[in-house]
Amino acid sequence: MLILAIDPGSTSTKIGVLKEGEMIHAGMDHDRNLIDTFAEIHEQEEMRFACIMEELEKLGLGNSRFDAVVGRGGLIRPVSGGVYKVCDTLLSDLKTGISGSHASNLGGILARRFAASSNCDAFIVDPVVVDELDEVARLSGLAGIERNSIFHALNQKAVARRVAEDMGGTYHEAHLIVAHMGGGITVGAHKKGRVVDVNNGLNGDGPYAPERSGSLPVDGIVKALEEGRYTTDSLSRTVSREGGIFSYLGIVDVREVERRMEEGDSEATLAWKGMVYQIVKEIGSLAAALAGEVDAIVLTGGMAHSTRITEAIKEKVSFISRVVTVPGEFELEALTEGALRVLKGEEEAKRY
Ligand SMILES: Nc1ncnc2c1ncn2[C@@H]1O[C@H](COP(=O)(O)OP(=O)(O)OP(=O)(O)O)[C@@H](O)[C@H]1O
Ligand SMILES: CCCC(=O)O
Repeated sequence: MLILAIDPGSTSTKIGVLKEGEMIHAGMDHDRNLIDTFAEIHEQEEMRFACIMEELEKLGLGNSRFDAVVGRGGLIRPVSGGVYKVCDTLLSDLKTGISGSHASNLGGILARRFAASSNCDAFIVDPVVVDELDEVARLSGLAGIERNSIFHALNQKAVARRVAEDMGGTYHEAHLIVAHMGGGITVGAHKKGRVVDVNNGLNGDGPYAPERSGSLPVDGIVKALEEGRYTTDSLSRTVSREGGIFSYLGIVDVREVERRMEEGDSEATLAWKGMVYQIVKEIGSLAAALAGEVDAIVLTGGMAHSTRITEAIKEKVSFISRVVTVPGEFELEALTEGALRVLKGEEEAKRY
């Protein structure tokens, strides 16, 4: 079996090729300034396509015929977790950004394009709109405005499965709190295989992150709009791309933040502490939502490589449960594993 997995991030395109049971990783980072030249995410398709072709050629796989191509799924309509075939409707929803703009919208678009040349199926797995929220978690506090589920579903579920199995159980029995800490931060309550509550990491909900604002006081937003400091468009962009650490320090790389802290930079220290404080509060609130029944708290994503961060979080939340760190992400593995389950007939691809 030869499976291509495509994982477009905000500033990177990662690919994985599953070849005779072995996973090959490749990909590249894109300059933030280059990404900023594209007004819409779907306009990056050609640039990302060329990058993937280049990577495949470097691996000697430029002319390969794949058995399946699978991409990280984006902001389509809310769905339950699983593997979905990229049908025409799904493709069109990714292209128009029916639920908004996110780099992962390109995953299914590019998967379909590569699948066409191999004459095989294209899939997405656990897209960012996986919605398994409990009814009560949907209430925002204002009729007509609902909380919604937009999070790192692919990595959160992949890591949660691994941790549950490592603890000798299954994902469908476990109660876990998973904090994915990357460019965005989402913290989910996984209750017996369902993510019953999670912050919408993209649109102003939850802890602030390297480039996202997280929850904001409503009166501050109203005032900023009234004073013309933002338009609705520029506010949406700021909240999702230029909020959080970036808004305080003008950088998004947490390694650089920590380097500045070591030099005694008090602004960097405060911005870092504020982020950790908000992550800890989010974990605590989900522990209460799970009535304290938490088998483990899992810290994952790029920032989980920082022991300074993971230790600071552990110090505050260890009273709730054991803390397991799984640095980085397993999105490419989760994508190929999903496609493989379908190809082997172990799981049926869902219809969108
Ligand atoms: N060793 C490290 N120490 C501290 N921070 C790190 C380390 N390695 C990566 N990071 C930080 O992790 C963040 C990126 O994480 P990740 O790679 O998960 O993000 P992404 O894939 O771009 O976005 P997302 O995970 O939100 O989809 C950056 O802020 C980066 O500085
Ligand atoms: C995956 C949705 C949240 C984010 O990108 O931060």
